[in-house]
Amino acid sequence: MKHTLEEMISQADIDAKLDALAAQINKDYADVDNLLLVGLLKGSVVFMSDLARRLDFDVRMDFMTASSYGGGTESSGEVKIVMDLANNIHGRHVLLVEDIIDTGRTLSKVRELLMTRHPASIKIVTFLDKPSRRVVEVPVDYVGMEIPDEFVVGYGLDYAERYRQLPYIAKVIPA
Ligand SMILES: O=P(O)(O)OC[C@H]1O[C@H](OP(=O)(O)OP(=O)(O)O)[C@H](O)[C@@H]1O
Ligand code: HPA
Ligand SMILES: [Mg+2]
Repeated sequence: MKHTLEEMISQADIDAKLDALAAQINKDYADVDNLLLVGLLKGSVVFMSDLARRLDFDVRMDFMTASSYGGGTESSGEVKIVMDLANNIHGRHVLLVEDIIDTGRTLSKVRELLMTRHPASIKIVTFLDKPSRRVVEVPVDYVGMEIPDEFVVGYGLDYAERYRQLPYIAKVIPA
């Protein structure tokens, strides 16, 4: 699809949101040992690395791949676990890290799966949330920003694997 990009969230706004999110997480996990950050590949990598560097305690990291979007802007509705965690999460405090929650299908599926492994706790942080698109409810603990129903790219988010490297968030405008 021919398209153009229009900046929606600047780098400065992203930084301010990161600071606020990290401050809250630092406070909430001050007494927790051994927090495990679980990032969903590939979209969460940029956000997770920025967030982790703002945390003032030691964390571990692991990653999972769950895919439903393929190359387009519409979720297929079927969420596949393409790559599982390397670590056993039994008894661990888990913070699931996402770039965006749209229909909620991805996180709902991943959360359900991880719950069967009996973590000590499981919470969710997402940088972006599109609440108007929700199909499946998911309990979200930390949200950077709510956005309207626009397909966005940058800061880890892709359109057909492009634009993940942009340091700002832009909306995709069909030409
Ligand atoms: O709430 P949902 O409707 O499930 O959509 C959100 C998910 O979709 C995107 O992942 P995608 O499957 O495109 O993989 P990617 O992270 O590699 O881009 C995004 O990174 C979230 O994981
Ligand atoms: O707006 C979006 N942009 C990129 N990937 C996505 N996955 C769900 N929603 C989006
Ligand atoms: Mg994607």
